[in-house]
Amino acid sequence: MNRTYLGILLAGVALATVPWLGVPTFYESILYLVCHWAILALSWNILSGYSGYFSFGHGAFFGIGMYTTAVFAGKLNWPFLATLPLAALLPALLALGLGFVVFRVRAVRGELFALLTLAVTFVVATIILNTPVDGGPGVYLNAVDVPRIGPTASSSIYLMVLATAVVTLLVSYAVQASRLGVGLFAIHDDEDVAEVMGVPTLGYKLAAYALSCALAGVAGGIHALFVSYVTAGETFNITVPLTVVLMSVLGGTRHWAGPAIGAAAITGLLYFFTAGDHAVAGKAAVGAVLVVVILFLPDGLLGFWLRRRARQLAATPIPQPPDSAPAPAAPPQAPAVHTGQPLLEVRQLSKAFRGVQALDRVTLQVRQGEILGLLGPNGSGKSTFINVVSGHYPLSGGEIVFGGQSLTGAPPHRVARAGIARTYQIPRPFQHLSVLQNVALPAMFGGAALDQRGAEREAWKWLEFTGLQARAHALPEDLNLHQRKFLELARALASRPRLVLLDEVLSGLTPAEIDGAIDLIRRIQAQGSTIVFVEHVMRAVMALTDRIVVLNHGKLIAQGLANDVMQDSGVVSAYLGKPAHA
Ligand SMILES: Nc1ncnc2c1ncn2[C@@H]1O[C@H](COP(=O)(O)OP(=O)(O)OP(=O)(O)O)[C@@H](O)[C@H]1O
Repeated sequence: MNRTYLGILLAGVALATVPWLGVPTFYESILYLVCHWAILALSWNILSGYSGYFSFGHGAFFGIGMYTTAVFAGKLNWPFLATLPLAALLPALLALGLGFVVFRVRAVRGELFALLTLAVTFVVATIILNTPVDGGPGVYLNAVDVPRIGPTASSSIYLMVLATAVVTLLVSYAVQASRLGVGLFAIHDDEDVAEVMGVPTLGYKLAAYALSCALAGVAGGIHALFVSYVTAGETFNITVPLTVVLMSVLGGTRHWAGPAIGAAAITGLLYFFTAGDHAVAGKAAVGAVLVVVILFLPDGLLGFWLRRRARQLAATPIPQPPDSAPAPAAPPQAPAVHTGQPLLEVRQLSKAFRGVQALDRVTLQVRQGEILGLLGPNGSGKSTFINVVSGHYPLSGGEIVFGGQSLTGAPPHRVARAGIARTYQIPRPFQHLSVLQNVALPAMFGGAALDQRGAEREAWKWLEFTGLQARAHALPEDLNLHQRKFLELARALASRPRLVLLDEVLSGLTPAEIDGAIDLIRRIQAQGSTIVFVEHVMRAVMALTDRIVVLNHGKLIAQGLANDVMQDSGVVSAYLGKPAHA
C-alpha cells in the first residue's frame, strides 16, 4: 500500500484511541473541532485550492448537510447514520446543477465565481429560513439517538468526525495524485490551455465540486448532531467560508495536507486563547499570524516547503529519468509518410469577432506528412485559423474534418484527443508546474493518452529531443524565451499528435537559435508528423515548407508550391513587397 495512505490511516487509528485513554473530554472537543474544520478546509481545497475556483459558498453546502440531518433525524426521526448519505448527496447534486451552468460561462471565473457562490449561500439560507425546513425557530436534535461507537455520546461523535476527516484526507491525497488532480492544477494555471491539451475541464471541475460539497455536507450532518440545535443564522454566516479559506491559505492550497495543517493551527490557537478567557485576543493572534503568512509565505506553510524542495530539485544535476531506457536520439514514432492524402480538410471555414471577419470561408487541405506554410500579413487570420482548428475558438461557419472524422464544433479536449496539438505564439506554460510536468501533461491527456508514469517517460524523451532535459525540474519562469518556445514544442509533441500547429515558434529568437529550431522542425517532420507552420521568418519558411497557403483579411488568396506562391503577384503586393526565393 502507498506509504501516504498508510500514514493517514495509522494516524487515524492512533487518534481513535483517545476516548479510551481517559484524557479529559476537553481534549476530545478540541480534536473534534480540528477534525471538523479540517474536513471543511480540505474539501474546499479540492475545488478551490487545486483548480483556483475560489468559492465563498462552502457554507451553503455545509449548511445543507446540517439541515438534511436536522430535518431527517430531528423532525422525521430517521436513524442518524441513515441521514449522512443524504447529507452528502444533496449538496453534491446542488453543486453539479450549479456547476453545470456556471462552469460553462467563460466570464464567470475568479472573483465573479467567488461572489456568485457567496450569493448562493444567502439564497439557500433564505429558502431554508422561510420554508418548513426551518421556518424560523431552528431545529432541535436533542432527541436523536447518537450511534454507540465510543464509550460516551460525545466520544462517538468525535469518532465519526475523525473517520470523516481520515476519509477526506485520503480523498484529498488521492485527487492530488491522480489524473483529476493533474488536470485541476493545470486548470488553476491556464484553463484554456489545459482544455486545448486534452483536459476535459468541465467534467473535472464538476467532479471536484461535487466531491468537495459532498464532504462538506457530511461534516454538516455530524455537526448538527454535535451542536444539537441548528439555526439558519448560525449555520449560514460568513464565518464558515472565511475561516475555511484562511485555514487553507495558511496551510497551503497546493498540498493535499495543507488545509488540515491550517485547520489544526488556527483551531488550536483559538482554543488556547478561549480556554484562558481571552477569545478576542485569540482572534487577534490568528489575524496577526495570517498577515505574517500572507506577507512572507504567500503559498502557505506547506507551499513554502514545496517551493523550496522544487528549487533544490531544479538545482541538482539531472539523473537518468526513472524507469526509462536510455532516451533515443530521435523520438519513437512512425517513419515519415508523405502519402499526399489529406489529413486535415477545412471547408468554408469562417470566424467572426464583433465587427471583424477574421476568417472568411477558407477552404484548404493539409496533406499527410507535409509541412504546410501558413502566411499572411499581421491580422490576416493565421492565429485565428489555429485557434479555430484546435477548438480554442468556436467557429462561425464551415466544416473541419480530421483523418476522415468530423471535428466541427468539437470541444478542444476532443480535438487534442483526436491527435491535433498546437503551440502558442506567446508561450503559455503552466506557471506552477515544472518543465517536466508541463510536458507530461499533454502526454497524459492528448492523443497519446498515457498513464502518469508513461507520460513522464514520454516527457523525458521530448525534453531530450528539444534540449531541455537539464531544465526538467525548473519552473517555466526560470527559462529564457528560446527555452520557453522549445517547451511549447515539447508539449505539443509529447501528445504524439498526428498534426502539429506551430504558431510563430521562431519569433523573437536569434539567428543561431532560428537555425537550431529549423533543424528541430525538420526532425519533427522526419519522424512522421504533419505540420502547419505559421511564420514570418521567410528563410525558415522557404527552408522548411512543402506547400504554402496565404491569407489576407481572413481570405485565402493563394496556395501551392512554395516557390510558385512566392512569385504570385497578389501575394507580393499583399504581403511580401518583393518576390521571395528559396
Ligand atoms: N479574440 C479576439 N477578439 C476580437 N478580435 C480578434 C480576436 N482574435 C483575433 N482578432 C482579430 O482577428 C483578426 C485576425 O487576427 P489574427 O491574430 O488571427 O491574425 P494573424 O494573422 O495571426 O496576425 P499576426 O501575424 O499579427 O499574429 C485581427 O483583426 C484581430 O484583431
